[in-house]
Order: sequence, then structure tokens, then C-alpha cells
Amino acid sequence: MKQLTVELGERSYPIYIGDGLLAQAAELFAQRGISAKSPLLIVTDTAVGPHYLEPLAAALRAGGYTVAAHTVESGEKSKSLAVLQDIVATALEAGLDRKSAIVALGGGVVGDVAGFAAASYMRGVKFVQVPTTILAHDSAVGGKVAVNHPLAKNIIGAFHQPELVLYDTATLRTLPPREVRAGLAEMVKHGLIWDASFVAWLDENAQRLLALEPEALQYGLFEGCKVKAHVVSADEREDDLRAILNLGHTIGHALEAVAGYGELLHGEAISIGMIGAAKLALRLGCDPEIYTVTKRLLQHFELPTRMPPHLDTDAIMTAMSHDKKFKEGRMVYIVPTAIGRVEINKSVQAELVRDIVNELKEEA
Ligand SMILES: NC(=O)c1ccc[n+]([C@@H]2O[C@H](COP(=O)([O-])OP(=O)(O)OC[C@H]3O[C@@H](n4cnc5c(N)ncnc54)[C@H](O)[C@@H]3O)[C@@H](O)[C@H]2O)c1
Ligand SMILES: O=C(O)C(=O)C[C@@H](O)[C@H](O)[C@H](O)COP(=O)(O)O
Ligand SMILES: [Zn+2]
Repeated sequence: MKQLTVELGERSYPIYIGDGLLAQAAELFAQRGISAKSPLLIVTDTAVGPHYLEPLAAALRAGGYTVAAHTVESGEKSKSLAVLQDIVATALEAGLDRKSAIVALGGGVVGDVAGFAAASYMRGVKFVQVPTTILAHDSAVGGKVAVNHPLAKNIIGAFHQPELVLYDTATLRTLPPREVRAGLAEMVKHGLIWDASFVAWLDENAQRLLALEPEALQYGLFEGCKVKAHVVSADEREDDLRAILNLGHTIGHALEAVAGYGELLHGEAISIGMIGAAKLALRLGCDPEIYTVTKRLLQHFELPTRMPPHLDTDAIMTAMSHDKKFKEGRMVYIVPTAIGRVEINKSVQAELVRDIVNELKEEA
């Protein structure tokens, strides 16, 4: 088992990464002070539940926990206020009290909606992340929890850190290949924003990751989590530095919203958004190698680099204006300045972005 810590003073928490960790859930929950005197609620989805709900629930029951469960439909559309209401109803029926914990068993969708339920139920109860996708090496760490609005992604949410992240890499073996690829987009992002040597490793090990080769996977997840934990520890509430985790997201989130939260997976939208950010870097006079390496990496991972041409440019520009980085009348873009380095740029002209959005429709 590998372990690292998100350093947040008294609210610091461990991330455990290993094969078969679901079986150790009760012990690890108890170590983190999750009470066995109040019921737990596991939130999962219709694709994950059939595989992993019972093994997790059984491990927890064996350690003396009382466990209830709530299953949401698989997919981005479950990040909604309606689903949040349903989770709260199950929590009340199951008798969750202020000492209870809500456990997210699934990918980023379950993590975000269950996390927001934990942040708001009885004004906040404990939360545990049990990620089951590659993408969730990002979403399970850092405490951003949210649901979507039809006009804007993640616009109703909170910061609510988990007590622990229990990442059983054995669960990743049932991930559909498209989800494997989408998850690797956020791993590429972690390299591009922070660590040129990780970028080089990703470049060389793409096939091993796509094949879910255990050693490569654990290394990639650990390094990705390490970048994320470091940035979150430095700026938990995105006053400044944390915005770099949004590389590719300004365009990417707009694409997801305009495409109706279904056509493009989050990782796919972010892949296209990172091409957009690399194009922005080119236009701002940065080293062309940034664009070349970004595109090569994303192609290695068989991720999309071209925007679906039917998406309307005006609608995308409007959706971008709802971005949470838009403050005091200024749009903020995360722009690469070298491999493994980005800047938070507050002076990019909207017309330049519009050109890039149109170019993304033509990208090969
Ligand atoms: N909070 C954050 O910091 C943060 C960071 C990145 C992304 N996100 C959010 O995360 C979401 C995307 O997360 P995701 O890509 O994990 O999506 P997801 O949760 O929808 O999971 C992807 C798909 O795989 C299925 N699945 C999950 N685990 C599986 C498994 N082990 N075996 C078989 N099927 C499995 C799910 O049912 C779903 O169909 C987006 O909503 C994005 O906005 C949040
Ligand atoms: O944790 C962060 O900070 C991130 O930006 C991680 C992103 O990958 C993630 O998609 C996040 O949900 C985006 O947050 P938002 O604040 O832009 O909605
Ligand atoms: Zn993301």
C-alpha cells in the first residue's frame, strides 16, 4: 500500500492507494475516527454498485459499522439538485445523525454529489472518498464537491474535505476503456502543470497505463495525487495557486455544459481544453514544443483533441463567462509557459479565445 497526506493542519488526511484495500475499510475508517455508533451511508452508482457495494458494506459491517446505501444513475446527469434531495431522503430514513459519515463509492460524479450531500446534510457530516475511476485520483482529493446547473458546471457546491481517501486499485479493472482514457486526461494535466519529469514518464508509459498494468497504474496515480495534494495543501480554497488545477477546464467545462452533460466525458472535454490552452500559449509566443508535447501525449492516450464542430461558439463563450475564475470583470485562463509550468493569466482577450474555440473545431 502506498500512502500520502494532504497537509491541511488539523484537517490533514491520508490517501491510501493499493490493491484490495476495500477489505481494510473498517480498520482504516476507525483509525480516522469514523464512529461506529452512528450509521454510515454509502452512495454509489448503477455501474459501480453491482461490483463493489457489497464488498465494501460487508467489510464495514464486519468491523461493527451499520451501513445504509443509496444508488444513483451512472453518469454526469446525477450531479443535480434532484439527486442531492434523494440522497438526503435516504440519509434521513437510515437515521444518519451529525456523527455519521457519508461514503462516496464511485468516480467523480458520485464523489462530487455525495460530497455535497456530506457538506450540507445537517450542515455538514464526515465524508469518505472511495474512488473507483482513474479520473478520481483528482476528484477524490481536495474537497471540491458540487452539482451542476444546466447553465454552468459545478456551480452549486462547497469545499468539504474527506476524512480519508481509500483508493482500491483493484476496482479499476472493471472500468470501460473509454473511462480509462478519460481519467488519464487529468493525469496528463497534473504533469503539465507541475512536473516535467512526470510528463516524460507519461510519454514513455502511455501503453502500460492504457493496459492498466498494476505497477505503472499505481505509480501514475500516486504521482498525480502527489501533485494534487501539494497544490491543495498550498491553497485549499483557490485564492490563487489552486486555479492551476483548472488547466483546460475553462474551455472544457463550457463544452460539457453546451453539449448537455452527456456527449463528452469530463476527461475528454478537458483534453480538448488542454489543446485550447496550448494553442493559447502558442499565440502568446511560448515555446511551440508546449503544443507539440501536449498534443502528442493526449494522442498517446487516444483522447480527443478536436471539438465537436456542431457546438455553437457563442454558447461556449457564454458558458465560459460563468466560470468561477471569472472575477471582477476579468476572465482568467491557465496558460502553459513550459512543460510542467503554467501561469494564471488575467489578460487574455475574449476575441483570441473565440478564435481558438473556432480553431479547435478544425483541429486534426
Ligand atoms: N471535485 C473535483 O476536484 C473534481 C476533479 C475532477 C473531476 N471532477 C468531476 O468528476 C466527474 C468525472 O468523474 P469520472 O470520470 O470518475 O466519472 P464518473 O463518476 O461518471 O465515472 C465514469 C463512469 O464509469 C463508471 N464506473 C466508475 N467506476 C467504475 C468501475 N470501477 N468499474 C466500472 N464502471 C465504473 C461510472 O458509473 C460512470 O459510468 C465530473 O463530474 C467532473 O466534473 C471533480
Ligand atoms: O481541484 C481543483 O481545484 C480542480 O480544479 C480539479 C478539476 O480537475 C476539477 O474538474 C474541478 O471540479 C474543477 O473545479 P471548478 O472549481 O473549476 O468547478
Ligand atoms: Zn477536472
